[in-house]
Amino acid sequence: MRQGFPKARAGEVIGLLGGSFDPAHQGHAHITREALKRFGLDRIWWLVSPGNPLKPQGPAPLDTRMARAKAIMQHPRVIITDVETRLGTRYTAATLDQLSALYPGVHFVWLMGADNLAQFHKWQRWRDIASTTPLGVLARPGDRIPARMSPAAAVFGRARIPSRASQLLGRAAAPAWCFVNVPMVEQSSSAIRSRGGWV
Ligand SMILES: Nc1ncnc2c1ncn2[C@@H]1O[C@H](COP(=O)(O)OP(=O)(O)OP(=O)(O)O)[C@@H](O)[C@H]1O
Ligand SMILES: O=C(O)c1ccc[n+]([C@@H]2O[C@H](COP(=O)([O-])O)[C@@H](O)[C@H]2O)c1
Repeated sequence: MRQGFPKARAGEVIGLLGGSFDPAHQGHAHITREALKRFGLDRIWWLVSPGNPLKPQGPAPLDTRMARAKAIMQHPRVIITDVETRLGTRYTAATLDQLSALYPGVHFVWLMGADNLAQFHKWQRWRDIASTTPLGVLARPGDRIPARMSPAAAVFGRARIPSRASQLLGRAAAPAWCFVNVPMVEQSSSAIRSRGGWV
């Protein structure tokens, strides 16, 4: 494996939580622990993004965000990584294409908060992403209903796994997605930034 890339064995199920993490907070740590419990995952990688292609303003420097993410999330089954910067990708579809080629036999699951499912139809090649990668969606304050009513939820309605069967998601064949109504933590990076508690 190339230097700086996390290790993974064929057959492992790895959840990918992509994010700006600008900064990382307890909401991220909480959904990570819930996703490990609920979706039949072996590990989770936090993909600290070079920058969300839909956000006009760039985030804080990568090293600063990586250091904060590592301080917030310390768990034996979670890895914090800057692989998207190493791969030169910022669109999720391109990241997933490259990771699938680099890690043959590894099952990747894309994780997101409910706010991202509500916006998912604006992502580049979103139908390809949902057709090739199982999606695990976690409740977020204020976004449960918009997510379940979203264009992506409608287009892939038949591929939905009920939350009582969420453990099947990790090894499900795409398209497959599951929304879990976990206890919620009301934290966001934008609230932290607006309080001036970050770089
Ligand atoms: N409190 C939370 N509950 C559920 N999901 C969350 C929460 N905070 C972040 N997420 C999810 O984590 C992923 C990364 O989020 P991100 O780094 O953008 O943080 P954020 O708090 O949403 O940032 P911002 O407020 O700047 O939009 C996204 O899929 C997002 O939906
Ligand atoms: O690929 C896209 O078009 C796309 C559009 C918006 C967001 N994303 C990804 O979604 C993840 C969450 O982004 P953010 O900024 O809400 O933390 C992060 O990995 C982004 O790269 C991806």
